[in-house]
Amino acid sequence: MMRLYNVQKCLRLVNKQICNTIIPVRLYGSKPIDYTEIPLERIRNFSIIAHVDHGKSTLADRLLEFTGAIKKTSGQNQVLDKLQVEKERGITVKAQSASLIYIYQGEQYLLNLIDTPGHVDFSNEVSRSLSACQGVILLVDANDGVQAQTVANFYLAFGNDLLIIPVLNKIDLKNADPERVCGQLKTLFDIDPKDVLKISAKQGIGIECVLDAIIERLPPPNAVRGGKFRALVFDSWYDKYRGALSLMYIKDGEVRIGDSVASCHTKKTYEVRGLSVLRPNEESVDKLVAGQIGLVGCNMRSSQESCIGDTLHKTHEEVEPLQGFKPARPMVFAGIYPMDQSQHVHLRGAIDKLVLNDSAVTVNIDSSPALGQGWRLGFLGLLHLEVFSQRLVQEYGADPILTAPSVTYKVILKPTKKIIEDKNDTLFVNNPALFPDHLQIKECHEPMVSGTIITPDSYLGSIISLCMERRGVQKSATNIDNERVMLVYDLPLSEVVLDFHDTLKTISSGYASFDYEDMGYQFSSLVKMNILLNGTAVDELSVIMHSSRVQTMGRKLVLKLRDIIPRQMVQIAIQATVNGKVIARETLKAYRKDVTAKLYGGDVTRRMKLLAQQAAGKKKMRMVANISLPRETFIDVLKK
Ligand SMILES: Nc1nc2c(ncn2[C@@H]2O[C@H](COP(=O)(O)OP(=O)(O)OP(=O)(O)O)[C@@H](O)[C@H]2O)c(=O)[nH]1
Repeated sequence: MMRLYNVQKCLRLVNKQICNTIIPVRLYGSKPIDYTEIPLERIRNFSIIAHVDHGKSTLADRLLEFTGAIKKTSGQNQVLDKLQVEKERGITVKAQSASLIYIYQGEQYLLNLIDTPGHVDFSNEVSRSLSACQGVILLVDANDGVQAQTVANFYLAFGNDLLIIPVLNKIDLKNADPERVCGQLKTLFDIDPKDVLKISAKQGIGIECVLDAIIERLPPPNAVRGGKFRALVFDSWYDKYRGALSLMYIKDGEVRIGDSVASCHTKKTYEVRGLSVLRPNEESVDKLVAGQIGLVGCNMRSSQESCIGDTLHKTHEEVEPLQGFKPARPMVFAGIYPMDQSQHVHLRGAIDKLVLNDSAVTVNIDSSPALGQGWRLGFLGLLHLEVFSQRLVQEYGADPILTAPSVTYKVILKPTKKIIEDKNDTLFVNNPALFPDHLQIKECHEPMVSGTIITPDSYLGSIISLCMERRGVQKSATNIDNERVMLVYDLPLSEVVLDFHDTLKTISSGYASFDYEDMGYQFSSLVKMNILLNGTAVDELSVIMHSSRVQTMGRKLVLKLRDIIPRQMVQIAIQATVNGKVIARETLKAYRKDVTAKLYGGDVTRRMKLLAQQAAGKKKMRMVANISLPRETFIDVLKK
């Protein structure tokens, strides 16, 4: 009955066309609120999950405005997207939280909202956020309908036993077709159309129904106020003055400033220096109690100290650690090096701090003869890698070099005396330079994913060709309504990480959506292609690939290198080899460059200046096999 009432109430609001009216702003900022006074039954922790661009951040803005956490803004959007990269790219990459106060039937409720990213590369942010929630708003664009990420997010929430409030957004759009999308929700997830709320986040239609549904349909947190203090750390970031700050969900008990707390993971103890709730800006409090989400600062100095998924407890109390979450498994690896070795320390500091805020990134020390000392970082996807490097530049002023992204291959070695003794014949290789010689290899396996594509049927032909070209195997094709099809393909991860998503968007004019999940390893015929310059192999330029790609890739690589390596005093033979056999070859002719040749007479200082510029340029070069390679060569080749 209650659900029906909600739908009807929503529709009534729409019918009255309140779209152009101003949302009532309920400001509670004037009187300080004691959050600890709010009983558990009147707390709701929820998250908004959706496909990318379906309007999560816009809905979060409206909820903040409606509950008076922020003033109604004229056009200023995405209050929770705080990072510069989020604003520039218009996407959410970090989950953010906000505590809202909402008056429902005369009672004060505390709603803790966690805004999550929609892009597939940041799905670990979604799953972490869900661990602090009891329910989710599953937002679907009423025009685009169900997309690949909607399916993935639904199953993520469903698998975590969370209650789901289905909400159709953008009903104000001319082409919105709520009935069709409700039909899709019914076909795919068996969601009763009666339970679906219909809103426009942009125009503020139906926002109150969403808030009411959160209170009516979601349960309060399953927490114990009087128990021993236990809190789950589900996010952390670095503050210049206060060190690592941890965002935590207080499962049981309470914590006050001055308390001594310990980490179940590192066993270290800390004094609580500061506590705050996010509204969405920090608001200091003296104490946090079970059911709440809040920020704790206890002078943690390094990224290793604040572990996502860790349980904090009071030092003198013994507690059972809360269930953490599966650590995200990096899918794409790339080497990262300072532009100049003098910047090594600065880059190390920047990576350390950023990793604290992005726990999905893995860091290992690496070195290369051409690029010097650096690190090998693991990311969840290519966008994740791009965003990470953009944040390094924007937030920490670092200017690193990134090498080609690669995935982790599994190599089974032929038995030798040592291997039999060690009882370990398996190698995991994500750096082509470390790929063993073909004579030592028994067999190779590559990581596979199960990819879901949702597309209008008019693009089906070209999408199927793309998947076949990328060595995909079709598993199923389901009609989700009269025009849309859901395809499921098994695909090698290496074929997906680079540009699959972009190509898919291009061939489907942006209408197809894609999501993938890990499927483990599968046998594959892999080889390492070496690049030789005048007979010397350059490790940084080697690539691991499927044997069917050898001819085309070999040709492409040597041609590209011929174009980007500057001519030198000697002739250079550029060769691509596989298992000792030359696959492709190009020759770069010798050339002597005199930068001052064109200067006749004139001021001697001009001549000196040009020679100095040339010398500075040479410094940036790397000597490989007596050939100077500019650093850019490595990056340009690897960019594809
Ligand atoms: N017409 C219309 N546009 C909307 C509505 N809600 C959001 N939008 C627009 O949709 C676009 C995407 O909105 P966001 O709120 O950034 O979407 P998001 O889901 O948070 O995106 P990510 O954070 O990148 O996953 C923006 O241009 C919004 O202005 C709506 O109700 N109606």
